[in-house]
Amino acid sequence: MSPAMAMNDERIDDSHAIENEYHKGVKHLYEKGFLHKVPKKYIFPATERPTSIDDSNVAKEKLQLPIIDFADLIGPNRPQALQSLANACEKYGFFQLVNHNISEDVTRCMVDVVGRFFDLPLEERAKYMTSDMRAPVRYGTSFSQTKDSVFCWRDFLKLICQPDYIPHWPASPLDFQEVVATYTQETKHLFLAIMEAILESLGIMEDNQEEEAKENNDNNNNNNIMKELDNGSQMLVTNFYPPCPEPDLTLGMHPHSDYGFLTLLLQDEVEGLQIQFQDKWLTVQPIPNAFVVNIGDHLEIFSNGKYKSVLHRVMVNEAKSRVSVASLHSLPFECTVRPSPKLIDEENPKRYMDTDFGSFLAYVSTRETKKKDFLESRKLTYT
Ligand SMILES: O=C(O)CCC(=O)C(=O)O
Ligand SMILES: [Fe+2]
Repeated sequence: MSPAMAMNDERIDDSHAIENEYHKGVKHLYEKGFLHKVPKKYIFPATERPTSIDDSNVAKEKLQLPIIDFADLIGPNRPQALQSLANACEKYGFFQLVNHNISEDVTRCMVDVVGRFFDLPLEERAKYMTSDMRAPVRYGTSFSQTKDSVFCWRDFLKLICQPDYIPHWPASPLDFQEVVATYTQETKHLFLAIMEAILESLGIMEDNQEEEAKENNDNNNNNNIMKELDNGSQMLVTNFYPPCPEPDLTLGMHPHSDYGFLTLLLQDEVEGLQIQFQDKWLTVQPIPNAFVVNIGDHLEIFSNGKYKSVLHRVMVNEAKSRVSVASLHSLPFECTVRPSPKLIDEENPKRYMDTDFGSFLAYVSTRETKKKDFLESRKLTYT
């Protein structure tokens, strides 16, 4: 074997020069031509790989997620649509939303501008690298380039979306702030409409006015929830997954649940998202111009466990890069999330402790978060 071939065949490990380059992101390594093989830093333990040795937990079939037609939700078919919504939230924790009234122009421009941001030279992107979880803009790789022992095959840019943060967002590409501001406003609007339907499906909104009269002293009761969500937090997570030479060895994102009430996920045409359903990993097939919507930890808590925040992960592939944009919505950062009193009774005792963003951020900044460990830590058990 020639020395060149031997070099090519070698798995790049932590003793090589690129050890200092990992934190710069996987796109950077890809562009430098370092990635003929997956470096050891990115190799998942055998049992956590996409096609793990225990192959029985990887379903071969694709998953047709429940499809909710937004036009039905806001039209005369609302009662049936609410029923389908409730089933999707209880059984899958996920659904695809079609006919959502956000124009294809807005979604296309969003995916496009995110792609162009990741195409900027590394120095430009690296201006936003920080390990400060509360920074209004955070660029990075894996989940945390300072804490993760095994890296995920993913670079990200996270943006806090309260309007006064817009000037902190990247000003390059030139249209970035404008396109993202339009996108975040429209997704916020859509989020609120879906939440109204979800509250109705949980039986919470019907006697709203009566409740308001009764409980207007309590600033965290149900009838205020829409007001709080209206003033609530929104975080945009944009993800870039470069092609991967050995996609069976690593993941774009390890299994996790999202923290907020709902996530609205926009993805390009490349599949990669998998959700856990009946103990199997099922691949979600992208539907053009649909949103994949999923329940987050805060809504699982608020619904007292009725609606499920489901584990999901991302596969990478050899041929194509992939872009996705997740919009995470919740209460204002300083608010407490607790099970709705309307969903607690003798048969259904309170299942979760009250929780807030402060403790969530403290939790995730002190450890490598995987699976649903934050949510698990909030569960109440009764003997
Ligand atoms: O890229 C995807 O399909 C999923 C992204 C995701 O789960 C997230 O950003 O939380
Ligand atoms: Fe997620």
